[in-house]
Amino acid sequence: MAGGSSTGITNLETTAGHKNELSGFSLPPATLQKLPHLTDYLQNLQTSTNPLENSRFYHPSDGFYLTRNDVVLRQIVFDLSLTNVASPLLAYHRAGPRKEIYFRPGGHVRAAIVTCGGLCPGMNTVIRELVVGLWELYGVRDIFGVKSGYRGFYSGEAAVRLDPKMVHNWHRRGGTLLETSRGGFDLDKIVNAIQDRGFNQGLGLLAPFRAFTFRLQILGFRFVAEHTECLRILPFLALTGKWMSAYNEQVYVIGGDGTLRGAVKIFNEIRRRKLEIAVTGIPKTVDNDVGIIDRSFGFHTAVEMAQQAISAAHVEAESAVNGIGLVKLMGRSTGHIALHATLSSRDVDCCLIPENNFYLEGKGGLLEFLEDRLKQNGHAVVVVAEGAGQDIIPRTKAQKEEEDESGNPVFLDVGGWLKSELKRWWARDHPNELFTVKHIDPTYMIRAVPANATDNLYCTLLAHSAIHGVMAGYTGFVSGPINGNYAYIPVEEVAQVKNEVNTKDHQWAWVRSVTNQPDFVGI
Ligand SMILES: Nc1ncnc2c1ncn2[C@@H]1O[C@H](COP(=O)(O)OP(=O)(O)O)[C@@H](O)[C@H]1O
Ligand SMILES: O=P(O)(O)OC[C@H]1O[C@](O)(COP(=O)(O)O)[C@@H](O)[C@@H]1O
Ligand SMILES: [Mg+2]
Repeated sequence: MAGGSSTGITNLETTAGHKNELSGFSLPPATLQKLPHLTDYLQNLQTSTNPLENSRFYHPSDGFYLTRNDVVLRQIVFDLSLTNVASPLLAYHRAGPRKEIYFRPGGHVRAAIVTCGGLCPGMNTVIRELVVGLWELYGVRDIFGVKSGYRGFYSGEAAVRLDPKMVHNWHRRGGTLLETSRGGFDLDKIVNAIQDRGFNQGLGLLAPFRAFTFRLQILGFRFVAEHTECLRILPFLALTGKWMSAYNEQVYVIGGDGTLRGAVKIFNEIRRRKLEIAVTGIPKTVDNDVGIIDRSFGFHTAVEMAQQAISAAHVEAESAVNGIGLVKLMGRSTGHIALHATLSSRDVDCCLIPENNFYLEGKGGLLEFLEDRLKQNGHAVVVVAEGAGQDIIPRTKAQKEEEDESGNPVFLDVGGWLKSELKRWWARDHPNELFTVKHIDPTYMIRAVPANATDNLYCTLLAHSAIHGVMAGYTGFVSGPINGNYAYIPVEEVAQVKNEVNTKDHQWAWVRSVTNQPDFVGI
């Protein structure tokens, strides 16, 4: 061995004179991020042994169960020349099965699954795996799909009872078979429905009856409070309360940044009401704009689909005299899809994303660049994320303020605008030369497809992580990979952090070196 100790890397010398630098470098202690748990606000909860212990098919070996000592570090990249790493390191609980669980397996658990926001490849896979995992691993038999997003909790549309047979081939289908929607978030109505109508009470024919008794109970308590002579009915009220809470509920919310902000509110309200209901979020966004986790499911599938549009744009551009292929890709406020599609395709001459402003005219502008490319190659391909260029597209005040039902900004069509600007420019500067712009806008095609193999596997691991965490009594959390390891992260934290393209990092530098596009700093 080249001059090192046999016990570790600290004394390792690679070649003479090149001492390793780790000796002067020490990591600060890590802080373990607190994860909300049902026992934070409910006492005397009963626990039981994980039913996997007695599984007919699987025998847990040593190390199978995770404990509070198993953590995942958020930061794993350091500059060894710095002797002090400024911020404290953050650690999160590792996702996986716990030996002790807080939901009695079998007939006492009732789970609700809901999908919100825009579509994303893999949503049906997550639903499927939640159903199959709850059923097979933990014996849960009361699993319900809430229809059409958050509004489905109170809209009157009955939740669908789900079982493994019903969902067995859902992973092969795009979209969400539970349906989704934007808007419709009404905290009280949602939590009331969870508490007294939908999922933590008797079902089928009993459901309306239980809802009725719950309302009677509330009315009863009010009445007793006002008429003290009726105190003798208190035991009856208490008894119905106990009967009603015989089921414990789990709520699985599949959605993006907006949905997770809603999940934070639901969790806080459930905690305020001291309900034995666990809430967990499964981050979904085709844009990959949810922070902290490595990436969101369906993102790779979408990038793969985007390749087809880029290839078509390239063929069209190549086959024309002075041809420009213009592809508009999804990415409301982040350019991850455009960036990854550009890096993987190599046919792209210029990638425009919301995080990097651009301009058309003058030195260092897009038109000057395209003029050069057309001179050199006879064609060019431009990829633009839908949220790019919004500041330079002329628009009315009303257009500026437009929002969708969830409060997301509604953008003007940057693809259509760019196409007409390019045509205007060419007609002005080269009136006698042929020119073609082929604008391809695959929009929903990149997200309305089933997940590819990698994303399907990812969805499965996510769903199982969520189930294990909830069964262990955790609540108000999100599951997701951090540096390749699945972890539990407080939903509040995830809801606050947006994952934007860092235009100062190497990835963006690669885009620049692959395309040689301008940096638009002259702006
Ligand atoms: N700040 C918020 N508080 C509560 N609910 C929200 C919030 N933002 C969005 N929502 C709700 O979350 C759901 C999905 O949000 P949306 O932004 O459309 O999609 P996504 O979750 O994919 O980002 C909608 O029902 C919306 O009303
Ligand atoms: O489905 P809609 O309402 O047309 O919205 C389209 C938007 O949804 C997205 O696909 C994803 O948005 P969310 O993940 O936030 O739902 C964006 O890329 C796009 O701007
Ligand atoms: Mg969103």
